[in-house]
Amino acid sequence: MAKNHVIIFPFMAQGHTLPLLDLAKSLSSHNLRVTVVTTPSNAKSISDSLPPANHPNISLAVIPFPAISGLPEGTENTSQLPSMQEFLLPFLHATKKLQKPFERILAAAAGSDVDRPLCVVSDFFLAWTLDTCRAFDVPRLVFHGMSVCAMALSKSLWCAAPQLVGADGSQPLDVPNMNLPFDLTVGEVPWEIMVNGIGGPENPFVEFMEEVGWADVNSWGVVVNSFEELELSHIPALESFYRDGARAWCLGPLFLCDQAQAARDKSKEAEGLFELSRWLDERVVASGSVMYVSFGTQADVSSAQLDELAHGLEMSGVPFVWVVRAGSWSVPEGLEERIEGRGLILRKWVDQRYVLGHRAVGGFLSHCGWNSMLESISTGVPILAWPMMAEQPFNAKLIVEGLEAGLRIEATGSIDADGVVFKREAICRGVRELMGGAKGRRARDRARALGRVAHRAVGDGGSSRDAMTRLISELREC
Ligand SMILES: O=c1ccn([C@@H]2O[C@H](COP(=O)(O)OP(=O)(O)O[C@H]3O[C@H](CO)[C@@H](O)[C@H](O)[C@H]3O)[C@@H](O)[C@H]2O)c(=O)[nH]1
Repeated sequence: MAKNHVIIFPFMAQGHTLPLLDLAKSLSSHNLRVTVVTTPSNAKSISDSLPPANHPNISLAVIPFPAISGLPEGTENTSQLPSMQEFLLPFLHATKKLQKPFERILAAAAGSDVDRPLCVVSDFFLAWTLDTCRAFDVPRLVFHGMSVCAMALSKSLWCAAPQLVGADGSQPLDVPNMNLPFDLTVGEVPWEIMVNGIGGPENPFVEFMEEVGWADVNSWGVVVNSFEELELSHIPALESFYRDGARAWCLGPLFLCDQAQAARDKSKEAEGLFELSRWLDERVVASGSVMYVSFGTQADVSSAQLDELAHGLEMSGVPFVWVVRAGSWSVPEGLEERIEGRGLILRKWVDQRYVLGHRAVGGFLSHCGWNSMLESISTGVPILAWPMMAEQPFNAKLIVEGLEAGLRIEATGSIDADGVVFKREAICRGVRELMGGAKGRRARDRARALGRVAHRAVGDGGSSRDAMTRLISELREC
């Protein structure tokens, strides 16, 4: 009997979970049944974005999140961590305790004639899922959420980090096997990679990442939320890290894979979007005149930097929608009145894809998380890049220098004592250039061209659609 069941296990962080829910929808549109494994407090938002009436092929398996010392009680998602720096590692360790209940789910499915899984797709942080999959002879596909380029580069530089410690920051980097579309210096390698040199093998974060890395490269394959036309030249470099000929499967942009279904899901959310959509509609004097500002779900930005940003946006004179996460920050006095009718500051979750797809929106000031990059170029919106952590500096370089679909804010030097990297004047200049300057116009044209390619990739005969068909058939044969 043909295997028709896929088990997906996302890591509990929105930036990691959302693309895997899109993968679930895409698999379901290929007539596969999907089980998404999650924990109680994450289950609500997952089932809200996969309304059962619209997604009868997708179900949830809910397992309890372990209570461990060192983590605030009730924490089940990284968005609930008071500080990523302090609590991410204990959170990552807590997820290892999900192994036993996951084993029970896999045992039940693997022992059944109708439910035997074609594969498990699990986040790279959930390294221990590889052992469980091997125990039940089910292929594990790993998912990172990053681009092919950033993944290959991160793996290469992780190995090189011990030799880079102490090197001059301005030293150019030559990355073996990669034909990078941008220049890179030692000083631009993110801390999350350099820690492998600075911290040494005994550092607890390095130890954890080594475990994750081993399980990653020993997986059956890697699912990538990207499309071949964007990253074909980096695929061999990425695949060279994997064992036994494991392949990288570019199946994205995953959120575009089931547009008809997305539109039906959206109608459910329409009430929540009513205010925002009215505000945006009123701003369509000239299409593409509004700047959207958001820094994803993880970044911690200092209050002083948020003040600079608020003043920079005000000074620019450009209409904007800004989604702010920092609960403790207050808008500088009098600013909200001064920007009334021109700037909208929101302190809640908004559907970013909806905002980027609205014709009033013409630019995105972003931290360069990979989901945001894909969503922006897929909707033809150019990016003003403000990378903050993890692989975001690589994404910024790829988008700005490699693909020329964005611009950068001029850095005024290093971070000051208040955590300010960008001053209001530089932010204002960047916003004005992206929204009205010649460089901004060129970036917009490039973003629109890339958006057309992204849509073709997931359409009939497109590279991502074909890759999905091949992946399913190869999994059925193994
Ligand atoms: O109010 C909000 C805030 C976020 N989003 C969505 O949340 C996701 C955010 O993802 P991303 O832009 O990738 O940012 P992060 O949440 O910061 O992502 C983490 O995960 C990414 C994928 O691995 C990495 O590229 C980043 O560096 C890492 O910080 C996107 O789909 C957004 O559309 C909303 O819809 N509404």
